[in-house]
Amino acid sequence: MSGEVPLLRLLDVSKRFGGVLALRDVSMDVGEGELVALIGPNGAGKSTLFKVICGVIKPDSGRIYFMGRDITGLPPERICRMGIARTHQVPRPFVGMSVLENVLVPASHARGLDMRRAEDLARDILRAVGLGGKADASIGSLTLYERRMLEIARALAADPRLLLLDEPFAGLNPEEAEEALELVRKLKVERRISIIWVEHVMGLLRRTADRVVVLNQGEKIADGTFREVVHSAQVITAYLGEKILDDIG
Ligand SMILES: Nc1ncnc2c1ncn2[C@@H]1O[C@H](COP(=O)(O)OP(=O)(O)OP(=O)(O)O)[C@@H](O)[C@H]1O
Repeated sequence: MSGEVPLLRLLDVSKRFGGVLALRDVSMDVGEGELVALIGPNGAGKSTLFKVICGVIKPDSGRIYFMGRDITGLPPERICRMGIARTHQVPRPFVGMSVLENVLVPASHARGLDMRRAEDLARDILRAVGLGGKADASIGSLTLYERRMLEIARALAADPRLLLLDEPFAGLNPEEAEEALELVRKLKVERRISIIWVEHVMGLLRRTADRVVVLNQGEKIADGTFREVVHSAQVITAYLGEKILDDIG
């Protein structure tokens, strides 16, 4: 990315919670159309990183740039309207609403569309994630797979340029995960969305991620292709161990 402005740039971002340094001078770039896997053991700072990017928490120091603009400390709604959306580990649908309404609300809110255009868009997004036939279904009737797809649909409704996926496949069986992965790949290519993806199923991400960033105790300890990261002795001893080597093969 030499010379060009990355879609997202973090510069020396730190965040402390009491005695815990959740992020320690983290710098990283995400380019246009890139899929970056974010990995690290429990408590490494992955969720905190998502929160500071989305504006849910403010970093103590460091700057965050999106499309060349400094977004550090901006309120989450503003950051969302600028084009950053996220999914949550535990899907957060509006349970009293239908599947369609769940996508319609963020579509009209984030994009400022009237209801008719928001509905067209919401139906289009539901088709794109394979929920076209479920528009009128209640949230309670959805399978886990469908709930996870709805969570992605709700994030897409805001028309993001950057999508933050927090373990979007947790609890899915291998066939479902494979299907969901295909869908995310398609979204990335067809909608030209950049993605940061927190995931523990490394085998899946190996084939999909352009780059891997590894956090450990709030610190970025590796940033490169899967092969480069796996061969980093520091990463192997700090976190990845035998298991990831087996997974990556
Ligand atoms: N609101 C908070 N108040 C106090 N400490 C926090 C808060 N949020 C996170 N932490 C601490 O900051 C560190 C990083 O947590 P974070 O949730 O970002 O890690 P993570 O990599 O997402 O972990 P996991 O894989 O378990 O979700 C942990 O030590 C955690 O206990």
